[in-house]
Amino acid sequence: MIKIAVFASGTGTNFVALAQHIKHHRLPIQITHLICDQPQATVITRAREFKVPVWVHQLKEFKDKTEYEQTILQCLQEDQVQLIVLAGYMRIVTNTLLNAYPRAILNIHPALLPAFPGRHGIEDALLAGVKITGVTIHYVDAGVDSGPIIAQQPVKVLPHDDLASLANRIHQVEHQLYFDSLCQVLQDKKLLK
Ligand SMILES: Nc1nc2c(c(=O)[nH]1)N[C@@H](CN(C=O)c1ccc(C(=O)N[C@@H](CCC(=O)O)C(=O)O)cc1)CN2
Ligand SMILES: NCC(=O)N[C@@H]1O[C@H](COP(=O)([O-])[O-])[C@@H](O)[C@H]1O
Repeated sequence: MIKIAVFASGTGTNFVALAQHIKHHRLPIQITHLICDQPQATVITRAREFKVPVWVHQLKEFKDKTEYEQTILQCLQEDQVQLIVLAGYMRIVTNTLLNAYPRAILNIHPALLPAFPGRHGIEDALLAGVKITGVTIHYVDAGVDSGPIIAQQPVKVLPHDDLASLANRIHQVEHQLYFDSLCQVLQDKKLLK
């Protein structure tokens, strides 16, 4: 069984899509924990619906981010987690986790990196007036949205688009691309046939 942990801070549609795909395809992948830094996030409810154990703690409960990530790391190591999947996790991952999981932390970003990095990729693309934006899956490194790109898929920006309509089309792409990219990474690592 391949063990992964999903980190999320918000709604959780990418968590749900990954959990549904794994279940539907009957893949030997276990989401051992949902790691969340926001006690009110709806992703927590989504995880409980899939019977995925939830670790939810705010950064301010810890002395600093190092202690916060050391506590998370202990949980992941007890679960023998092999891969970390960030799915709308709004914290910068530091060397505590990066060093423990070299080239084994994935992130999804709602823009075609290196364009529009940061927390507001969709809004920034809309405001910039680009005709094409998209989705990026990348390895996480010490920079922000600067890690090696694994996959990208373009999404057209339509003349009548507002934030909601563009975000909806981007999310639809995300929900398939992340699963396909996860499978590709696990195959490249010879963890999945
Ligand atoms: N080391 C990395 N960590 C994370 C990355 C990354 O590429 N490298 N990607 C992010 C996701 N993300 C955009 O894709 C992103 C999330 C959050 C922020 C940010 O600035 N957040 C807060 C709080 C920062 C903190 O306390 O850690 C802020 O506004 O200051 C920027 C980009 C996930 N992590
Ligand atoms: N900078 C990272 C970033 O903006 N990530 C984005 O957060 C959303 C999470 O949605 P979800 O909670 O419904 O999966 C997704 O659109 C993801 O691309």
